[in-house]
Amino acid sequence: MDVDVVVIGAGPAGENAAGRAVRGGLTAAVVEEHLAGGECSYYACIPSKALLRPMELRAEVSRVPGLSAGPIDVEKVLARRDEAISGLDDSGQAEWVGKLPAALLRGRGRLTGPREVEVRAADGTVTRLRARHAVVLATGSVPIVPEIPGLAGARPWFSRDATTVKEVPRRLAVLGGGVVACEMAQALHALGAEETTLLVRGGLLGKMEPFAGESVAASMRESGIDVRTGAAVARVERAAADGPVTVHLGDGSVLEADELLVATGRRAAVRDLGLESAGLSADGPVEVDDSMRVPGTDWLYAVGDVNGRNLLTHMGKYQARVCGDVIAARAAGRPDDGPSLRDGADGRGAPQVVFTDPQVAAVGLTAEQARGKGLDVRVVDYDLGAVSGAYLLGDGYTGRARAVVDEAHKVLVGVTFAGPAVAELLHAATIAVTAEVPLDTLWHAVPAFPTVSEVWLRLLEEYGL
Ligand SMILES: Cc1cc2nc3c(=O)[nH]c(=O)nc-3n(C[C@H](O)[C@H](O)[C@H](O)COP(=O)(O)OP(=O)(O)OC[C@H]3O[C@@H](n4cnc5c(N)ncnc54)[C@H](O)[C@@H]3O)c2cc1C
Ligand SMILES: NC(=O)c1ccc[n+]([C@@H]2O[C@H](COP(=O)([O-])OP(=O)(O)OC[C@H]3O[C@@H](n4cnc5c(N)ncnc54)[C@H](O)[C@@H]3O)[C@@H](O)[C@H]2O)c1
Repeated sequence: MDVDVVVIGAGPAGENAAGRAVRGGLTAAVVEEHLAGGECSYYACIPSKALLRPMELRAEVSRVPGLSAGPIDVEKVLARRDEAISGLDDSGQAEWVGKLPAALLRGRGRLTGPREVEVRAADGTVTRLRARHAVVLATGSVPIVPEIPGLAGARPWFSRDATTVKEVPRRLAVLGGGVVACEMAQALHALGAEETTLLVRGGLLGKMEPFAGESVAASMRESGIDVRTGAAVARVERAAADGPVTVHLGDGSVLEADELLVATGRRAAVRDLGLESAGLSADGPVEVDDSMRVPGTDWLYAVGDVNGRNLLTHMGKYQARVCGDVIAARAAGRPDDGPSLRDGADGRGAPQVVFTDPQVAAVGLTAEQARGKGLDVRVVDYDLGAVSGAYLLGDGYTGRARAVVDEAHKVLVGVTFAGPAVAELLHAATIAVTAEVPLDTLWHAVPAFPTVSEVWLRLLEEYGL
């Protein structure tokens, strides 16, 4: 079968790359071995946020005198999660791909040579595709399994097991201190994992401003989660198939749990993808230039988690828009270097919300990263709880905001908020950082009273405006 563009992987990045290429006048085929919609729709963003919402709302309600939240009905929460992931049925997404229109081929895709992809279906049938213009790799990522003696044989949980949980374990151990570990430890603790223990090598949310992880750790401890920083796991065992898992820690202590969730990062999904046939190393991530093309080729592109830039759905979709548009422009012989045809966002530090209690919302560089880049940095902090809008959200609202200012240009290069309901503050920060809005101009963007957004005014006043 000949087609203009072949996309391997129908996750959010792959679907959008195909969509933009078709919008640009090309034909496309999308190859998917599991579910159209990818990790995000069925096992990651959507189910995790559905599981976190009751915890968030309960915390909100508990801060407002005169209101009380009853106990969480776990069965109903799990049922809503199942509805949110369409019961792992991808017919809706498959229909969406069909309507682009693009062909959806079920099976495992593999590069076999320049512009050539082989698709092996579950029944062994092989289809060969030839791309006239481009092949886009959008295969996502898979969990990293740390080399800990006994771990593989102890049937550990990975993120999919946690997000599609049917029966919440009473005793849960979580290895890792990143986003998955923090979100799922809090969600499952709220849903019945009474004894939840977080085993963290360093601090929590280590890629963000230190106060973000510190405030999440404090909130977790207050809710009864046992947060152990500086913890090392020496060995793991599960003696009986239906028995508990035993975690032997580096300090000689032992922890017993019903399940052990391993959340120690993800790596590009490139196993058996045929990268060697394109002259590339078989290991990921698949590095790309800012048009999302693999250097040294004029036909191979990679978007989303597989290129390792920022493992976030919205960034994968952004890269996919760039990629699909660039492929269409190049195929038509149009200029391919317009401003929307290059990835200008990933390198700045992607916007991200961690849906913990408190939430963490950040964009751009941390103060340390900015200094590391040699910038003349000034850090401005403000107590979010001192903003009227935050006070009105509930008693005992605590939070913190940080702006990282590039003093040479008087613009923001990074902003971080940690506090309840800060997610929606993030896009204003993203605009300020991306558009490099001068602080003197930002001063005239007046936040409405009484909203939490007034923190923008306070940060600028604190800076000296
Ligand atoms: C628990 C969890 C929660 C998350 N929450 C958020 C969040 O709230 N917000 C956010 O922005 N990000 C979140 N993420 C990250 C987000 O899920 C990923 O960044 C996103 O799914 C990446 O999209 P993608 O299209 O690159 O890959 P994926 O979504 O992984 O899709 C890749 C697709 O390719 C298919 N595939 C792989 N190899 C082949 C092959 N050889 N042939 C055919 N098909 C193949 C797979 O079956 C899959 O459908 C979360 C991640 C996890 C683990
Ligand atoms: N809300 C969101 O935006 C969201 C939610 C979940 C996941 N994600 C994305 O998914 C990706 C994967 O998340 P993640 O939490 O698995 O990865 P991560 O990179 O955020 O965190 C990995 C954690 O594991 C620890 N770790 C690594 N190796 C270890 C080892 N051998 N022993 C002990 N600890 C070890 C690290 O120190 C770190 O704390 C991230 O890039 C994240 O951005 C995003």
